[in-house]
Amino acid sequence: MVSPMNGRAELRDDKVITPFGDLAPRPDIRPEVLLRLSGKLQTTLELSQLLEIFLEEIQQAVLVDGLTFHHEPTGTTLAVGRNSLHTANYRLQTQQDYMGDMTFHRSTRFREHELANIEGLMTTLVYPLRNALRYHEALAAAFRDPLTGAGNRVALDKTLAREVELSKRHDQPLSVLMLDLDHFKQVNDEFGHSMGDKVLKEAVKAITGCIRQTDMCFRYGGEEFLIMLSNADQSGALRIAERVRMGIGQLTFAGAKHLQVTSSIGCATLTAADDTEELVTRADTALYVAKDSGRNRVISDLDIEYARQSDDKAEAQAEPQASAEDTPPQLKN
Ligand SMILES: Nc1nc2c(ncn2[C@@H]2O[C@H](COP(=O)(O)OP(=O)(O)OP(=O)(O)O)[C@@H](O)[C@H]2O)c(=O)[nH]1
Repeated sequence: MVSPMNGRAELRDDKVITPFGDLAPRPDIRPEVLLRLSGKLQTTLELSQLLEIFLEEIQQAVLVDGLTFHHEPTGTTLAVGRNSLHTANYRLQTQQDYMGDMTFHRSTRFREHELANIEGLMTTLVYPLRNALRYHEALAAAFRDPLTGAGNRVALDKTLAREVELSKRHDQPLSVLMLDLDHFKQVNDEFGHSMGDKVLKEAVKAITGCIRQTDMCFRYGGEEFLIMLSNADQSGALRIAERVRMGIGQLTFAGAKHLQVTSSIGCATLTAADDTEELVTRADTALYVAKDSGRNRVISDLDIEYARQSDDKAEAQAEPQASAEDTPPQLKN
């Protein structure tokens, strides 16, 4: 069903136009146009491509500057063409599925017969759009950890490699945080495995609440997460890490009043010499140091580097100096 949000018209997915009054304009589109459009829409499962094809085709029948598609359940918003002052909004729905909201834009007001044509053309979009949404969802699920909704290792490998490359090419900073929940085994042991699962889910919510939309959280292992911070240098990354650590520390759980969760975080920032593996290894080493030095803290790879340098310096200073006593006695002849 294609129904305008303003309630002026209704077009059902069985392609029968529900009369909205005898005087209401009917679509004035030749069947071969609908057939061609329908054929073209079946050539792709890519949402953005589908919308591009649709806009291109309807522009031949109605003057439209652009369209925006929004699908709440998957958080998808896509815009094609130009945004303009006047809009016509539609909700796309079959009897089983809600398929999103579509907004058409243009600089002048839409007239009734134009809306009728848009609605007529939209009937061809319903099923290709549903297929594209299902494809989009299946694709997204393949890259997501089913328990927490964080990205999985497959997604991490793909995304991080791309981000490292982009960061180097555009000379922009990139940091990663390796986060591990502290004493998580005890959470399972004392509060049960399903509470453990709940903690993992809430931890991911807390993490995503502390980072930008362009940043990403991946489940690295059981209770270990990698957070990728695009465009964040070392000081920015440390600030975010501290925020994440605090956010997790403030979590409360109904039915487990005394449960308090803390996390240890290792932070590393990409250097010119790094590849993906080196960056992750440095964050992992920093995490190990955070665990080793008491947990519930953030340690950066540079802290480790400074500590190493000052150890070297101290060692060098402690090396025995050659003194008169050290010089072997000279033999007199
Ligand atoms: N509930 C739940 N537990 C998990 C999941 N994945 C891993 N775990 C548990 O996480 C625990 C991790 O324990 P350890 O590796 O000993 O680490 P820890 O207890 O957090 O100790 P530290 O990391 O040293 O602070 C194990 O008991 C795993 O069974 C999961 O998906 N759900």
